Amino acid sequence: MKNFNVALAGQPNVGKSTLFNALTGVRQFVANYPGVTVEKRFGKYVYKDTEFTVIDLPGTYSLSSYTKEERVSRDFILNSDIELVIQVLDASNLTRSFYLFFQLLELEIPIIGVLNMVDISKKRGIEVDIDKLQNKIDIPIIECIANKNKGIIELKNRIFDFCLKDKKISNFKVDYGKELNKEIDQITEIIKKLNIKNYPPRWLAIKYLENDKTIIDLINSSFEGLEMSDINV
Ligand SMILES: Nc1nc2c(ncn2[C@@H]2O[C@H](COP(=O)(O)OP(=O)(O)OP(=O)(O)O)[C@@H](O)[C@H]2O)c(=O)[nH]1
Ligand SMILES: [Mg+2]
Repeated sequence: MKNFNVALAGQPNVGKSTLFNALTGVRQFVANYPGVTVEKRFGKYVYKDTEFTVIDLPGTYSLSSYTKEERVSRDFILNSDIELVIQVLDASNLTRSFYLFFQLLELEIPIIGVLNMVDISKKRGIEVDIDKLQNKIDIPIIECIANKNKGIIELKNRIFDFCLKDKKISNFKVDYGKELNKEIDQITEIIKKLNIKNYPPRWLAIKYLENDKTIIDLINSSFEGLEMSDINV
C-alpha cells in the first residue's frame, strides 16, 4: 500500500496532538498548557486504501533555532521525507498563529492549513473569512474542532487529494516593505550561487537577516573554497 508522510506543525497548545489522536486513533498526551509534546510522535491511518503516517511535532512559535523544539521541528520538516505539512492555526488567536505560518510558507513546501478551535472563536464572536484567507495565502484551509472530532473527515479528504493529486506549493510571499524586500532579493541572489541543499535561498536570506546563528554558520561554511568571482557580486 502506498504511504504518505504528513507532519502536524503549529504553535504550542493549538491542538496538534488532539488532531493527531483524532486522525490516527493513537493516543498522544494532551493537556491544557503549552509545551506538552517535546519529541515527535508517529501514528498511522488508512484512508481510501492509502496509508498516511502522521508526525506530531513539538509546538513552536517560529522556525528559528533558539529552542530544542524549534530545532526538532525545523530539521524534521526540512530534512525528512514529508509529502505535506499541516499547519494548525488557532482560530481564536489567529494573528499569533501567523508568524510561524508565514515562515512555513517561505520554506516553499506543500502545506494545508487547519483552522482549529473554531468553537472558541465563534463564542468570542470572531468570524474568519476562510475563502478570503485561502485566496490570499494560496493554500487550502479546513475548519476543525479537533476535540469534538469535527472536520476530521473533510481533512482526511483534503490530505488524500493533496498527496495524490494537487501537491501544490503556495506562491504567497510576505511583503516586508520596499527596502527589506530589496535587501532580501539581493542576498537571495548571492545565496543561490552557493547551492545549499534542502533550504530555499529566499528563506535562508530572511533567516540570515534575522541573525539566525545556525543559518549564518551554514552560509559561511558554504562560502569556503569559493572564489569571489564564483559568486560574482
Ligand atoms: N475548545 C477546543 N479545545 C480544543 C480543540 N482542540 C484541542 N483542544 C484542547 O486544547 C488543549 C491543547 O491541545 P493539545 O492537543 O495538547 O495541543 P498541542 O498543539 O499538541 O500542544 P503542544 O504539544 O504543547 O504543542 C487541550 O486541552 C485540548 O483538549 C478545539 O478545537 N476546541
Ligand atoms: Mg502536543
